[in-house]
Amino acid sequence: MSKQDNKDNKDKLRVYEYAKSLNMSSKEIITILKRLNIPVNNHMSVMENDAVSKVEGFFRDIKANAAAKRSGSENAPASPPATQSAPTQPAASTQPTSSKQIASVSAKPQNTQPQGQKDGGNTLTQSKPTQQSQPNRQRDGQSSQPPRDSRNSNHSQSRNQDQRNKPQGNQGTKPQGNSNGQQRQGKPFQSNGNTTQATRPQNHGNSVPTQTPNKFNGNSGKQVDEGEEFVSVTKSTTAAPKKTKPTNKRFDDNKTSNFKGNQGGYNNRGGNRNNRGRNQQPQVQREKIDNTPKKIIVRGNMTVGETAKLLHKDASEVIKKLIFLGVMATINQELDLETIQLLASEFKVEVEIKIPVEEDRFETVEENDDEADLKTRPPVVTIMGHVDHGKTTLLDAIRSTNVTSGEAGGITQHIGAYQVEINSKKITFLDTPGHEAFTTMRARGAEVTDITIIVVAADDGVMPQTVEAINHAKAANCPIIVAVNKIDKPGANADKVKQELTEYELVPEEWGGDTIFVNLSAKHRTNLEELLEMILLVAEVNDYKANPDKRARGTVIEAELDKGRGPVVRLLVQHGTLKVGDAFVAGNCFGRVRAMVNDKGRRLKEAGPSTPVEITGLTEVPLAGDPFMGFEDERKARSIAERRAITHRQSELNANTRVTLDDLFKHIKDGEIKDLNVIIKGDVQGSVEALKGSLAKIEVEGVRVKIIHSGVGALTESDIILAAASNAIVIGFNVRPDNQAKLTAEQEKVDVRLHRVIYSVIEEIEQAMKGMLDPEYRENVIGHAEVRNIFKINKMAIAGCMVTSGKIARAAEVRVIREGIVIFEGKIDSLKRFKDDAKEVAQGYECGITIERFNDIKELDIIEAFVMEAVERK
Ligand SMILES: Nc1nc2c(ncn2[C@@H]2O[C@H](COP(=O)(O)OP(=O)(O)OP(=O)(O)O)[C@@H](O)[C@H]2O)c(=O)[nH]1
Repeated sequence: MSKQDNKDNKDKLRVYEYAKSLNMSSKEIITILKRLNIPVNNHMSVMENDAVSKVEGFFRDIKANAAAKRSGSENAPASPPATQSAPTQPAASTQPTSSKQIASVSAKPQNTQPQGQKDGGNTLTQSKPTQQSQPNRQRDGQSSQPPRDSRNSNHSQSRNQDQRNKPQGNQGTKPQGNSNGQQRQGKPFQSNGNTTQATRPQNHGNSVPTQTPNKFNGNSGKQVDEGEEFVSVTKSTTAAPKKTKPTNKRFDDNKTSNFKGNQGGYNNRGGNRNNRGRNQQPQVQREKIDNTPKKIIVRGNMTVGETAKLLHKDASEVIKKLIFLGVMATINQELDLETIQLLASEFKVEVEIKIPVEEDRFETVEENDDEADLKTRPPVVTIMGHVDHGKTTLLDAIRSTNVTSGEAGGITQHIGAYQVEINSKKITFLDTPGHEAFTTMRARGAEVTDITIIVVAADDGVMPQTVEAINHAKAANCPIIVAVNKIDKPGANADKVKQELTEYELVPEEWGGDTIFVNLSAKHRTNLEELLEMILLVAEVNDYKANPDKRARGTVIEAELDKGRGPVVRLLVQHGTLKVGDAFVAGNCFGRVRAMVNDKGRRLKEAGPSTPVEITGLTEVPLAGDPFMGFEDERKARSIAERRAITHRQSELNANTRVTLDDLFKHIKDGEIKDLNVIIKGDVQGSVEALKGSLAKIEVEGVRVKIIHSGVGALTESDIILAAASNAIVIGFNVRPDNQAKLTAEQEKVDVRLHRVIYSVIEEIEQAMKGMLDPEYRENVIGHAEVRNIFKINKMAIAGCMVTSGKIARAAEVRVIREGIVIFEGKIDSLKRFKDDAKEVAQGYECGITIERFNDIKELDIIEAFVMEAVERK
């Protein structure tokens, strides 16, 4: 996997790279992807070609909308320039720009002009006649222009204009002298769009606006004037003082000779003669105008009006922006967070989202960190594999690697996880081997592991739990490294292991695959370093990162009540930094970190991402897999923990949220399900394969059956936990769940379907997917009896049984289960208590049972009694 994967990863386009190529933030791209319903986790998510083209399509739509809008509402010439202005080169890099441009165009027609002029004319040196400020200016310009205009008019236009436009000194003022003046006049007040569109491209090209040159004769001073004009209309922020001069110049240059003598910056003063004191004041005003905030704090959805207020914009301006973003909204319409973010980014305003309500369910809060705040963190590794293949030995060997080379006095303690260091890089190992623990955590919503090591003994090969482990890792989307262990043993055959694993899509690199295999001996500590290096390689490729500079978040790995110290929690910090003294909530418990030690028993003051620590200071004992989060103070932590406990109790009372075949159709209809996850257990491999094949062929629009695990043998607790973690349905074909599995299935509300005929499995699932499941009758298991003795009377086998659960009823149907496999299903022939016939025998009593047409009963067989009951369909 290493090289290949490395290469593949390099070839892959990640969100942040894409965003960078577009000069946008990852957040913006993520927002857009989410709007387009393209699944995305974070900035590291890979963008498939399809996603890229959809995003590009999105930009195109925006552009099209913008063009349509413009051509609909304003002058025709507008749109073409806008489109031109959006460079048409590599789609990825140019489109967003164009979209931004387009979006901003609408809002800041005048703005663009001054920029263009600035560029061309070099006169306006102010750095940011920013887009945001423009609309304000424009607006303000309308209302407050008059003073300025009149001021201008004083010097330059005075007579000419006044004659023409007397009543509206402001409008008249600027344009008058110039033949193009009318055009200009019109624009600021009536058809902003036109101006913008026309001028936009020029700004970007850094060249002199094409429309305007005639007016101003390519003279830099004139351009500035032009800019001035717009600036004055829009009340540009920073450049006011500089602008005023050129304005005068322009008028001087172009028009009358009256004031020529006043050129060179004296014009303003000249103006004062007629309008004393006024020309200074407007300048001051201008400087104040752009009050667009740099950052806003958003605490939830807001209406357009509220958002506009927060952004210091007019609602109309915001609505206009929204239209260009493809959102038609009224002032009272509520905007969701994504739209608010998108909108704010259009105004170049940063958004910080703070949603206090969510704190109760803090594990669901997605924190989007800035790329710049993320730091590389150690990978978290879990070791899984078949019984006795050497998981514990490998964990111990790795741990002691570190102890011998490691820190002073460090004897590793068992705290659920430990860290080793190789090549100055750390790796965190979860200490509990086996996939059950791994999946139990997942079932509780904890995604802790980054990489899984599947240990396979080279002398034993792939065994059932190896396959389970692989499927558990795959279900969690964890990269897999295969450790072929015990290569020191005489019968070791690493190639055979590789060969066997190809069946499970784990193909070694040397055979053209992308899975890393390391041959090692945990016992003799051979090749351990290579394994660690491979882990680091996978970590490097996947670039695991977290933000250490925020409050801690993590997962409880283990917790127990220590007689001396009270509740002790071992947890893995996953984000932020946990410090001694921090208040926190873990599951439904709360506390304050009293003492914190690492896996070497060393006291720590703080622990960053991927660090396993043991802490004391809780009031109760949380559960493994519980989420953990630091809070400002203990009082808050306590109230959150209490509310969580209440919610937890309520949700336990509430109906099952897992998928069942009964409500599958509803989930499909609601668009919640696209893959129906299924786990199949069967009595023989042949029937499992046959079932898999048939299920794969089921075609129901929009949904497909995804078999996440299959195997031969009884249904175990591990199967149920995997189902719970993956929201899967379990199908037992001629097999039964063992007792623990049954209990867990009830607890976790996993839908377990037991069948004996392939056809009926297929039919049931297909009907469920189509919403046509006929649930009129449902099997209800009423009890179990264990066969303790066999008596033969006239060749007839009588099973001497103990009823171990429920009851056995004479009228019930029964099935005989041997080692988890159903070997017969039929009816009870006779049921006796001692010598008497019995109607039913309850739990804890002995009885004799004979079964119709079945004589092969054996000691330790289980007889399961069931009745078919009518069930009302939900
Ligand atoms: N020869 C040899 N024996 C090994 C090696 N690794 C482990 N063993 C032995 O294999 C046996 C099982 O090892 P464990 O580490 O307990 O295996 P496990 O997978 O943790 O087993 P469970 O905890 O029961 O699932 C022990 O007797 C180990 O000494 C190895 O590399 N070479």
